[in-house]
Amino acid sequence: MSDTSRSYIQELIIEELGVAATFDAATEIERRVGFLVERMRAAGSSGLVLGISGGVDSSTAGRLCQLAVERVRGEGGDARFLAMRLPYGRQRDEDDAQRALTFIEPDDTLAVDVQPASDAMLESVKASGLVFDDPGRLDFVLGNIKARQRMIAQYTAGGARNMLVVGTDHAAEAVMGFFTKFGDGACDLTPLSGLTKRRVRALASELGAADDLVGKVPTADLESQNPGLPDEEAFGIGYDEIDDFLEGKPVSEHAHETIVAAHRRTAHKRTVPYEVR
Ligand SMILES: Nc1ncnc2c1ncn2[C@@H]1O[C@H](COP(=O)(O)OP(=O)(O)OC[C@H]2O[C@@H]([n+]3cccc(C(=O)O)c3)[C@H](O)[C@@H]2O)[C@@H](O)[C@H]1O
Ligand SMILES: Nc1ncnc2c1ncn2[C@@H]1O[C@H](COP(=O)(O)OP(=O)(O)OP(=O)(O)O)[C@@H](O)[C@H]1O
Ligand SMILES: [Mg+2]
Repeated sequence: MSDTSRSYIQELIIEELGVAATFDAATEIERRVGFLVERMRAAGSSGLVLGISGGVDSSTAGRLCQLAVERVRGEGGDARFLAMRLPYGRQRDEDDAQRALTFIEPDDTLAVDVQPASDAMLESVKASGLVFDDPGRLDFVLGNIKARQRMIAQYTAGGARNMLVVGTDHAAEAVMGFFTKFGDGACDLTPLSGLTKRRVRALASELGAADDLVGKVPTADLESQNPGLPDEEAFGIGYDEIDDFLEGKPVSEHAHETIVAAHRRTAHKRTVPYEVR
């Protein structure tokens, strides 16, 4: 592929995902808190709900949510933020999740273990006669069940309290399609959309998160057989290269091909569901 075609594809993706040419962390915090306030008002909702894993994405989005509900209350309204711990059994890095909660200072916290429901669904499907020949495949599918059970838990709490469900999708995950369709990809509002991973970290830092939280190694942590598998190992390239690509900078041919292939392969997740025309 020629250099011109490569940059053209890069520009199309940057535009599709809404990555801005310039970035200022304080301005983005203000804009995104304002967005959450506006969406709560428009929906007539009583607040926001979000799962907090201990990773930098949910720490950042969680703090934005807390600031947004405090702004609504400061202006005479009534809104609360519900942070949900949603471990699958005992979480390996529970300490980080607790530190994230200390940073966010949410109004309310609930902890729901998603393991019983996740395991029960897998067992029921297996009992129907579905056979998994490959244990690796079974573990991967169970990982996506965990993400979907987290979605159900958040919508259950949101439904009970008239709250909107917040998602943590941003441009670096969106371009790679690195989320579970109708799992963590299912939500009402995405206050981090359009951000690269380093810009999410810049927001976290500007919001006052500790360095270890800001710099925490990203992991979906869904596979029991590969606990804490870094996203970058799953991608085969680094977030720095993905971020450079999304910020319009030159990247290696390997990185370019990997990103464009992932973007194409996962197009169905960013436009769901496909409709007959
Ligand atoms: N071309 C197409 N047109 C329409 N639909 C298509 C399709 N190809 C697959 N599909 C459907 O999509 C399904 C596959 O999508 P999906 O179920 O999402 O599954 P899949 O993309 O295979 O797996 C999810 C990936 O996202 C990662 N993840 C998940 C959650 C959180 C995070 C994180 O960063 O924290 C990362 C996870 O580690 C895994 O690598 C297929 O089973 C099929 O139903
Ligand atoms: N154990 C968990 N408890 C609560 N929520 C979770 C858990 N695991 C995942 N989630 C939810 O799913 C979202 C997607 O996970 P993802 O790993 O992309 O984000 P993160 O863990 O916040 O940050 P990072 O991508 O840097 O690991 C999280 O932001 C969070 O809202
Ligand atoms: Mg994570």
